Amino acid sequence: MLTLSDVTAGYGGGNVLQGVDLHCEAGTVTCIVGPNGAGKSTVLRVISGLLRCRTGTVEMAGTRTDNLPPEQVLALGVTQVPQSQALFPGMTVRENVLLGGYLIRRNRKLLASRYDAIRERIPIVAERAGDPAGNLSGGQRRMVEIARCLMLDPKLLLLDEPSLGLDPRSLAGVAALIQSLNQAGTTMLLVEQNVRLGLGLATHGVVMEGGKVRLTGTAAEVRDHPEMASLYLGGSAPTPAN
Ligand SMILES: Nc1ncnc2c1ncn2[C@@H]1O[C@H](COP(=O)(O)OP(=O)(O)OP(=O)(O)O)[C@@H](O)[C@H]1O
Repeated sequence: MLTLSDVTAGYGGGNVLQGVDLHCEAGTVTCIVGPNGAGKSTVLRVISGLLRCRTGTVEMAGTRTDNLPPEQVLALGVTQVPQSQALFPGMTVRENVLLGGYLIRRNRKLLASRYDAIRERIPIVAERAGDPAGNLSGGQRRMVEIARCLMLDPKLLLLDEPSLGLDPRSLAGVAALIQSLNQAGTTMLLVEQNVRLGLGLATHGVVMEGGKVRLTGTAAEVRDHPEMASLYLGGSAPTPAN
């Protein structure tokens, strides 16, 4: 579904990504882990078209996307849940979710049926529809951010650090939502600092370091790889999620 081939990209003089190859099959959840500054978020920016790659290619379901502006990448079905707080706090939950359907705003029937399906799937959207998003807890906000991205029925959902700033209970809710979306067929690529959580949720893992991919495999292969301890975790291998 998604293939990055030999991608280099950066922000100023130097390259942050230095020849990244990455592949995600339809129906999988791929988690990118790696130390701070490894280039994980930069990979997501390149895929969503927010940052142009300098060399290499990005292909989504057979279409080259590396030369497309972000709105065209979005129209091809790639949506991103950003790392930082992305909701408009003064707008209601319903309004925030509906904003995600901006590209289909003229098709009112489709907009309504997508919104109804999301309300069924993510109860907080129904329960707090009329409340300002600013009144929600961190975990509830993350759910609504994901809900908003679902309005375009994405082929590929990108999530940048879905666990960031969440307490354990909220984390469990967001993790369950990610798993249920995958069971329903959504392909996902996520970046996670929380290695245990990320690889626990994922079917496949990618370890990045210094702008390069160091390891790839199934999530279990990556988690149990002997290099993981020395490469990333300061000497102790991650244990399976509880
Ligand atoms: N907008 C930007 N302008 C300039 N440099 C940037 C920008 N965003 C990121 N960088 C730099 O690019 C490098 C990789 O950043 P990136 O955010 O991709 O890393 P990361 O692996 O996601 O780590 P983190 O978890 O810390 O975000 C870092 O050295 C960072 O300082």
